[in-house]
Amino acid sequence: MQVEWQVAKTYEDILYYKAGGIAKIVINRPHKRNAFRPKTIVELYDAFCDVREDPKIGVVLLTGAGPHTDGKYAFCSGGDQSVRGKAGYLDETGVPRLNVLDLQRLIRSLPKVVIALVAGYAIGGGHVLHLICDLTIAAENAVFGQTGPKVGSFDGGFGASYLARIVGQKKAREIWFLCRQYSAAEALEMGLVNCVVPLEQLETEGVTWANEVLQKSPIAIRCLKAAFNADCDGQAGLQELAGNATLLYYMTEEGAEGKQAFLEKRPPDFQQYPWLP
Ligand SMILES: CC(C)(COP(=O)(O)OP(=O)(O)OC[C@H]1O[C@@H](n2cnc3c(N)ncnc32)[C@H](O)[C@@H]1OP(=O)(O)O)[C@@H](O)C(=O)NCCC(=O)NCCSC(=O)c1cc(O)c2ccccc2c1O
Repeated sequence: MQVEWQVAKTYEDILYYKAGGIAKIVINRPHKRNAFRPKTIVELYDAFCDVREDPKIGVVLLTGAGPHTDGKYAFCSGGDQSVRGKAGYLDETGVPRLNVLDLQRLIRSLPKVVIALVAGYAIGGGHVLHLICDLTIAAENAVFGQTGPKVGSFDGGFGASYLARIVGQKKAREIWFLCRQYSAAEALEMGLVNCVVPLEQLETEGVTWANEVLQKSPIAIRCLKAAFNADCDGQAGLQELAGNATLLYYMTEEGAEGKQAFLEKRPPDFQQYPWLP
């Protein structure tokens, strides 16, 4: 399926396109296996905010640019170790940041479907990024793994606990404690990805899945995403789910009556609305 991607905004470290109801965000640092620096995350955050605000967009494809000149592919290899300082990854002004955590929360709470398209390495913080996405489609050459304990880091948030929800406690501990790399087939076997396709079909498959989602009810999808999140996200998850309930309530005549009565300086008349079983 050929898609006519239109550039949505120009950045330094990422590419951002839209076509129909789909957005495509590409981490574009192939010389670093698409490792992210603070600037990359600021740009990703900005693009995801744009997606959130665009009512025409229902699905985001998140992927990595490639191949690099050596022929290798990467989704993302995590934090750029060359700018890692004493308290995080240094931005252009020298301030240390772990701002990928902000991006993780934004992707998770985005009321739209995010699909990771993984070709090559999804390693370290890059592995956590695909994990956070709602769905993952892997190319046959995809390689998954955590490196934290090998490179002096760890993601004890979603990177550990949500991973365990997906692959189980034993497997999650193996992934973090041994820092091995896993093939696309192994990732499929452990439920870490939704499907595996030949590399040349990766984007087409992503677009097919996106178009299938786009045929569905936006409110049903956003409430389901919030409900899946609420299972793991504590008070923040409840806030997200309850926010959707409020949104739906505002859309009813019953909800609007309260506001209207206030504006008209009269008592509200809720008598016409039933106490349903
Ligand atoms: C990804 C690899 C397994 C690929 O191996 P390969 O042999 O194919 O390639 P090279 O190793 O030769 O890499 C080519 C080229 O890219 C550079 N590069 C690759 N990854 C990175 C990186 N992460 N940072 C900087 N540069 C990178 C590499 O140096 C080469 O450059 P040359 O100039 O020499 O050509 C392998 O590359 C690999 O294992 N990479 C490191 C993966 C890694 O350890 N990532 C960091 C984990 S920690 C993390 O991501 C992290 C980030 C956060 O923001 C957090 C926030 C909060 C909590 C935790 C966090 C966290 O853990």
